[in-house]
Amino acid sequence: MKLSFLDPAKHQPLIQEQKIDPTYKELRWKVFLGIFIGYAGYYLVRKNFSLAIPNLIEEGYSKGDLGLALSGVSIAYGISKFLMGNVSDRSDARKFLTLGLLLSAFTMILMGFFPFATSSIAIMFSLLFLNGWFQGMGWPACGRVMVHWFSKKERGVKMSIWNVAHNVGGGLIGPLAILGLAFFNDWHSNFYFPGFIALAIALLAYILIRDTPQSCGLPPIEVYKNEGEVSPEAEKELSAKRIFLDYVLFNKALWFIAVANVFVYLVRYGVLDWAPTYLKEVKGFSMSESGWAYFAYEYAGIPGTLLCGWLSDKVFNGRRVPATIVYMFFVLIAVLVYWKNPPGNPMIDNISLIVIGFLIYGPVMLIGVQALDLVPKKAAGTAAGFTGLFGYLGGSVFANIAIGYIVDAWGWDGGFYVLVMACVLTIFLSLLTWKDEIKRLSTI
Ligand SMILES: O=P(O)(O)OC[C@H](O)CO
Repeated sequence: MKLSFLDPAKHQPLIQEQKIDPTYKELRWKVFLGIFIGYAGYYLVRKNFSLAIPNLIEEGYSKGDLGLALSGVSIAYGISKFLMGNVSDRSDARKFLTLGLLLSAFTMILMGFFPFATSSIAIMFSLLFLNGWFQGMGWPACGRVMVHWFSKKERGVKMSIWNVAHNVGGGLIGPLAILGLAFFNDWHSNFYFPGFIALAIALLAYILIRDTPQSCGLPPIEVYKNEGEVSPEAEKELSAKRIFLDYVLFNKALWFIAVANVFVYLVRYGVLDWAPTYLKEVKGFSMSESGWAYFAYEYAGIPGTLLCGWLSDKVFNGRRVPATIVYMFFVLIAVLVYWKNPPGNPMIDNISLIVIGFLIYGPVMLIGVQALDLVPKKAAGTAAGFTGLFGYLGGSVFANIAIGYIVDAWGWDGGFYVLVMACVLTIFLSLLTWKDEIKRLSTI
């Protein structure tokens, strides 16, 4: 699939030598801000359905049915992050990111304004599936901007800062729901209010983002950062088939991290999505206490991710695997504490949840970075999408559906055995890419 109006921006003749540095500096700030605000905007219209669930329950829907509708987002997002990631590799990131956000925002506005949109589970599933599909246009476009404007050696730190955009966007949904209700006195504002804000963000992202340095008359990032010459071949846009066959399908390390991503996402969503139920049923938390624990989990991810990116770039010299392993080891310890802590010690439950939130987003981010590192720039979106496909279709859907059945059958111990195994398997699969990473970095 290829849409010509989305074609990568054309390369321009080099600007004057003395203007290169100031222009690069200014544009790097702008494009970074553009993808940060843009991706936070994507999360505003990805996660907001959950907040409308209590009102939909009052309209007569069951939790199970609404959970099914909600899974439409994860299923479509996983497939789309991969397929649209491939389209994104052959598209202008500025237009691609904006278009996806506009379409996603319009879907949410439609869900808020037209009663038929919430009149049955099938319609909600279809619209949320569509929304998940448009959502898949966000990450790959950000990845394309990242690999073209920031060099490999600075990517750990830059990606970790960018990565907190999704915590910022995800965390803002709650306050926006409160504000929307105050402004409009209508629970449907959970759909259209973030939708309107996302429209404004899409415009801002379009103003700030530029596809590649070469489309602004600048040299490639590797030349600007003195990280080696770039052959004209490396700057050619690739066909979908070449990207997939030459760089993805037979890329062993990429397969290892994609499968590792199943287990990382299983922990990310397995802990997050089930925290309110587990804390209420086993530890006796009230709904508002669980809500605060949930909020803390999400926001603890921000410093944890930043530290992880810094560790990877500065302490491990650009290596991703050691940082992932260290973080997952401590996630494992925190999961054990969260599991084994007897009821009646809420402080320990809260601390262990905060520690898991602090730690889990580091590996989530680093697997994305590793995917970008493992392929040429022109295949970045497809590679990241490939890991996302496994993370969402494997980890997230399993966390939503299978953990529920496992807990029903074997109690919470069964669910925790799954989470512990997921931590161990992430460490094991990461270890399988240890040598490959050392070899690859020695060639830079
Ligand atoms: O789960 P995703 O696809 O929204 O990605 C979240 C983080 O940005 C991964 O690095």
